[in-house]
Amino acid sequence: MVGKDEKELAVTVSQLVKTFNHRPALKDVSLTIGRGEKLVIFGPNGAGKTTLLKILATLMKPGSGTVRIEGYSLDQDAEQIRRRIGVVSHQSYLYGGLTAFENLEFYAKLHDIPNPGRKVREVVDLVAMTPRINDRVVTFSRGMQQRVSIARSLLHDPSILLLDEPETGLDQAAIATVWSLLRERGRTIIMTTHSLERGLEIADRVVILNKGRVVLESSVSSMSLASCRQSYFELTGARS
Ligand SMILES: Nc1ncnc2c1ncn2[C@@H]1O[C@H](COP(=O)(O)OP(=O)(O)OP(=O)(O)O)[C@@H](O)[C@H]1O
Repeated sequence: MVGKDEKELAVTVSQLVKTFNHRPALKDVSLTIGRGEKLVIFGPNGAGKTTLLKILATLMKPGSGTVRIEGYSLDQDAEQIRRRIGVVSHQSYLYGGLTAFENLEFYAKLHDIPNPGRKVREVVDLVAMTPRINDRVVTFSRGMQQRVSIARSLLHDPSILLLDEPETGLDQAAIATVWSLLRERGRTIIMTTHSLERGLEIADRVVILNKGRVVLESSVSSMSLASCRQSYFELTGARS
């Protein structure tokens, strides 16, 4: 059941804890993300960013705590949640021996998308990969594979995108293309990146994670790149 307050919220994370071999990766993380909001998560290596995104993406179970996505519980309604999220992670989930078209058609069919071929061509065009649509993925550069992964995440028109360092491998032109896609209104975005500058271009709100804890949560309107950088270095102990 979707509660009334949850209509406005895309994601509610409460007291999330995740431990690997007795080592805490997330310590009591709580966050709410409004529908259509763009939240960017910064943090040094090992801060827990990927762990948090994997849990939200239903790819990993939390140790304790709760997550609700558009009112659905991660515990009980993972299938409903998967229909609503698009995920770009460190793994491409693409089959090297298949072409871009064949890969995406496979996923489109999994999602029961009507007229899958047309939808595939549409998302491939969005990431400017049409000239290579019939080439096997194994022949693609890292950046080209990333573009196809981004296309995959958009196939089922998800209302929420979970993006773990989506700029990985992308050249400047591709970053500009993808960023303009991400800035489109309506979609909720939760993204991690190591680039404070690029993150701030998209974010409505930023979170800094350090050692598994949220150490800063701030709206972007009250934050310049310089102040974000200063807070980041002060709060994480990272060197500039
Ligand atoms: N599958 C796993 N098994 C054991 N430890 C893990 C596993 N996944 C993550 N960790 C540990 O959890 C902590 C958080 O890792 P995580 O990958 O979430 O960090 P991150 O903020 O995404 O880092 P990066 O910026 O390097 O991608 C790290 O100490 C990491 O070693």
